[in-house]
Amino acid sequence: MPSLVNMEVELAVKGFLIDQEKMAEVVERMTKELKMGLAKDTHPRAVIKCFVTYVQDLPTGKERGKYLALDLGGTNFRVLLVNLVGQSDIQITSKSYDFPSTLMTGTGKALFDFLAECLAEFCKENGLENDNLPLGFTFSFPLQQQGLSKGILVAWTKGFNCEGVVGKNVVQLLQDAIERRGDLKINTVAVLNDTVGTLMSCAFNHPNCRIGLIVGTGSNACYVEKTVNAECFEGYQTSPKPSMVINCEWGAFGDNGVLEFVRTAYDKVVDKVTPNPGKQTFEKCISGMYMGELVRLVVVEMIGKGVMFVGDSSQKIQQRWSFKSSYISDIESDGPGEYRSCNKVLHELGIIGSQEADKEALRFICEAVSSRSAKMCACGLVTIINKMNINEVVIGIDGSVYRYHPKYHDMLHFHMRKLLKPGVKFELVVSEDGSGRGAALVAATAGQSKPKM
Ligand SMILES: Nc1ncnc2c1ncn2[C@@H]1O[C@H](COP(=O)(O)OP(=O)(O)OP(=O)(O)O)[C@@H](O)[C@H]1O
Repeated sequence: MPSLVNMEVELAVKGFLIDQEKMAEVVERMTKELKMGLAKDTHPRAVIKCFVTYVQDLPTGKERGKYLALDLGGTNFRVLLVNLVGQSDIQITSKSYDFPSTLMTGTGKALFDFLAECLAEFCKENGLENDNLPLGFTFSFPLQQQGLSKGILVAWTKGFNCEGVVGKNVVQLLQDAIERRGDLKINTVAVLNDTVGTLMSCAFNHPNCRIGLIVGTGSNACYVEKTVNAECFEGYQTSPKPSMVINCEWGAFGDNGVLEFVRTAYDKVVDKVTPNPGKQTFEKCISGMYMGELVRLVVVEMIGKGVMFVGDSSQKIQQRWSFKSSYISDIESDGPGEYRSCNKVLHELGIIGSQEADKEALRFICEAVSSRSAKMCACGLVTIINKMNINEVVIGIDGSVYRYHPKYHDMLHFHMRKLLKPGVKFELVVSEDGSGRGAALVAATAGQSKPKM
């Protein structure tokens, strides 16, 4: 442990330092919950829902054509036109729209009218109003799907809470909003989670890809299961297709209390100030929406105890959510004994005149939170790989935490290696634009009937 770090700080972050034994216990508990989600009789009371996605075909690399995609599910909202020209030639035109935060907690009607308005604007700008292109809707919230283009919202997550949407088919709500406008011809052929888009996008170039993972605003994973095990799919015993992509919705793992042995007091404080207290327990230990706030809570406690930033009167860090998760990546990207990025972060927070010991302590806290996140993710992936009982797999990954944290990939790899049976080969691959080209690929494979996996 770094000598410059105060004992109080070491004590405060102790709860984030999960050992191998605890990780193995997380895998064991998660395996049980995952199986409960898959099985028909236990599904209704399972916390990891393992939703059937109705995606049964992975891409072959031969899909072609033009598709529209909508991407809603985190910090950005995007409309995309995806032209699958060739396996190494995918042309994407996209536009991100400023998403007023008031829409996140307003009415469902206002939300879907906004999506339709952006879609209409995009189609007009690109001359697509009358093309009736197939659209893949990446909607990254827990959906109980009843078909490829029918998904009932189970609950809002990641700070969203729009009235009148839970329990409804979101494709219908989108289609209604499009019809209210009357100026567009759109054919929504698929609704999917971003994990599925990530899997599809990666599988287009990596035929061995069987898992899609997101570590962004939220965290979730999907994987390719044998259709006969997807008991909640009405055709699980009769389907001619051998595989079914399962959207785990693993963020809810722990909502029944089974993760209390690894949660810290800080996790409980963060949970209380979210719009969904008691929900998404696993996600709140992992994802970008919460990591920064966890670091901030430890720092504020240390300031209160007079162990960090003594004499500094900056108030910004006292404000909820003021410590961005991207700061963690910045701070951990400095080399040993170097504080260039850390100084920038401190400057942004208005903290001046800090000591080297403060910066070391801050880095130590960031490392504790980010390594806990990577460890929990490793536990989740190992649970899935064990369940699949395969010896070789590619995992397609997206999300800013995975992409931009300087050590996340290495930490994830390291802990997976330690937890997996010897001999199991795996590769962690950044998946490009799952929500866009992945959505187009789901839309494309939806139009085909031959089994492809
Ligand atoms: N450099 C970074 N390092 C770590 N976290 C980051 C970084 N940049 C952004 N984040 C965090 O990542 C989250 C955004 O993730 P991402 O860009 O993958 O978008 P998203 O599509 O909204 O996520 P999701 O797919 O979970 O809905 C935010 O919570 C943000 O705090």
